[in-house]
Amino acid sequence: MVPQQQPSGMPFQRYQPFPAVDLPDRTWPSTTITKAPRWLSTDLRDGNQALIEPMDPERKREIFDLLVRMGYKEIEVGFPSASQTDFEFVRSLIEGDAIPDDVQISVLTQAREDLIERTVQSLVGAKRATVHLYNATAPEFRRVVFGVDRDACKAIAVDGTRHVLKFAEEYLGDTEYFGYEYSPEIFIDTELDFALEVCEAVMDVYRPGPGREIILNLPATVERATPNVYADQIEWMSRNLSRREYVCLSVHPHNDRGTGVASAELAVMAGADRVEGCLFGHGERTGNVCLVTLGMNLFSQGVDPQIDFSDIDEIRRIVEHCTQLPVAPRHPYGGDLVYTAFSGSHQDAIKKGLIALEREAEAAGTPVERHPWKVPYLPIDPKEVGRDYEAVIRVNSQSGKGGVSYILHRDHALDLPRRLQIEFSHAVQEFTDTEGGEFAAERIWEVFTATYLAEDGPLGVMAHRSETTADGSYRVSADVRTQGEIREITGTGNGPISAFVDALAEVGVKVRVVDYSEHSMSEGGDARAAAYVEAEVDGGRTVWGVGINSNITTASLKAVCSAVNHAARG
Ligand SMILES: CC(=O)SCCNC(=O)CCNC(=O)[C@H](O)C(C)(C)COP(=O)(O)OP(=O)(O)OC[C@H]1O[C@@H](n2cnc3c(N)ncnc32)[C@H](O)[C@@H]1OP(=O)(O)O
Ligand SMILES: CC(C)C(=O)C(=O)O
Repeated sequence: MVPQQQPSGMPFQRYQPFPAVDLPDRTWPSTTITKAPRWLSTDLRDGNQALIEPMDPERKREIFDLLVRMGYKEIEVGFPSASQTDFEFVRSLIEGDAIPDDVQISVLTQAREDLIERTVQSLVGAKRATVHLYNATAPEFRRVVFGVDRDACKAIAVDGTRHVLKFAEEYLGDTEYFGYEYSPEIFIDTELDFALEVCEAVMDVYRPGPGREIILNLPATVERATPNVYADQIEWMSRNLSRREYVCLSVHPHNDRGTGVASAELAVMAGADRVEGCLFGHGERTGNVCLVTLGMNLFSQGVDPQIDFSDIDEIRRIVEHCTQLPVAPRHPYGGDLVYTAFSGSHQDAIKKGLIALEREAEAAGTPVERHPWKVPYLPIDPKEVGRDYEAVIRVNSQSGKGGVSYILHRDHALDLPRRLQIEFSHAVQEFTDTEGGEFAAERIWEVFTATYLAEDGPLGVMAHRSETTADGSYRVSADVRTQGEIREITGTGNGPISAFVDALAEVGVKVRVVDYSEHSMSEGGDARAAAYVEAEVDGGRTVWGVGINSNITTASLKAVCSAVNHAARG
């Protein structure tokens, strides 16, 4: 019988399920995202207001410049009425001519006249700027925080909009493009009909029309529902808003349930035109939605995110430096470990996938970095974000032959035969089991060298000469080092290996070759070759030997000696 789960004893009864939206003819589930939404980075505002240590002006500037370099065109740069530091930062961007002509900065304010005036004043001289006004509209906030009814709540938004327009006219005559954004904060908890009523009232004041867009931003201020509920809410708003063609419908998901990314994606499917978030999901509590994940998710579906993530480690370095918060090692696309496979079967599949990709690209005549990406376990080519395969396959006690042989192939151009891969991975496993932790590529090579390539075993080949005899067979004479002395031995066979094996009988070494393979390790005049010999030595169990040399015959004879030495070591 299946074991029965038991009641947790936790007071789950204190919480209520989030109500579903009555939208039986919803269309978002069958839509596909085919282009990037407009992005707004709120790293310098929502991200910053959630930091243990808010950014100083230098760090803010570093983030601003990073966002511009990456391609963000809408950047919320602060809450100027909150502090002199925030105000001065906005001034420094404008006065320091730091804002490219095609970047729209925006600033957030509460719907309070004095704060709005101060906010608008911070923008004097900006070529393009957006004022973003918010007030909470959800029932709990109306009741507890503001102590207002619906009409009074709507009036806060309407009056705030009027004040924005008044102060914009007063202070921003030189601004070439003035934008306005309104957020019914806690939209997710606001009754849909009321959210619509407030947005319509705000639009009645702002009067959007041709060349006069309004951004209506519908935040999941605290994520409380499954992403499909948010998508229904967005589709409902998108369908019911008047003047929709002049509305930029924006979403602002947070990640309290860990589904911020899904919420944003479903909201875009449901009609959102714009997404607000932060790099690596910084922001209040569990963070704003992560712009890196959203952008790279699009990329991985063949959609241009219109943001450059090609140096993800540099982006991460700057964000970590400025926020003083680490990016988790498994954070999508940017974490340290996300392009790394430790487990054996994953490594095996990745290795085969990479080899197949190279083969298919060659056959198609396309450079491998342009060939359609299809590699098991890796949703994108790590190289697209500046990562290398070096990090992809790493070895620990969970690893198998695939990972180990991949590293030998990658670092040393060795293509081990399958049974040698198995033999060697057991050798590595002994070390990983006893040493624990990760087994670095250098350690793998050390163990490989000690097992197969060390020249200090009981048998070594110093020189050899070979000739073909009159009957077509092969004769090899070799100077071998055995039991501390150099002996010349001679043998015949149908090739250099069998002749050498025959010769070894002279010094009492009995070898039966079971398998043999070889390959060149590089191209050109100084090319080296690797030879692999599987052999039974003195009637014992079969073991592998490896030889590497610029001369393929030398490599083969060394491989035989390697097998003998390997067997002697046991
Ligand atoms: C979800 C979000 O991220 S929203 C952005 C949140 N970010 C911030 O608040 C950071 C910046 N804010 C601040 O530094 C401060 O709030 C300041 C400086 C702007 C204002 O400070 P204070 O004047 O001391 O007000 P305080 O912060 O306590 O705000 C609460 C008051 O504003 C009112 N208020 C809060 N939000 C809003 C709003 N959006 N519109 C109008 N009034 C509001 C509250 O009802 C309360 O009024 P009361 O004092 O009459 O009860
Ligand atoms: C001001 C709004 C957009 C906000 O930050 C939120 O609701 O999370």
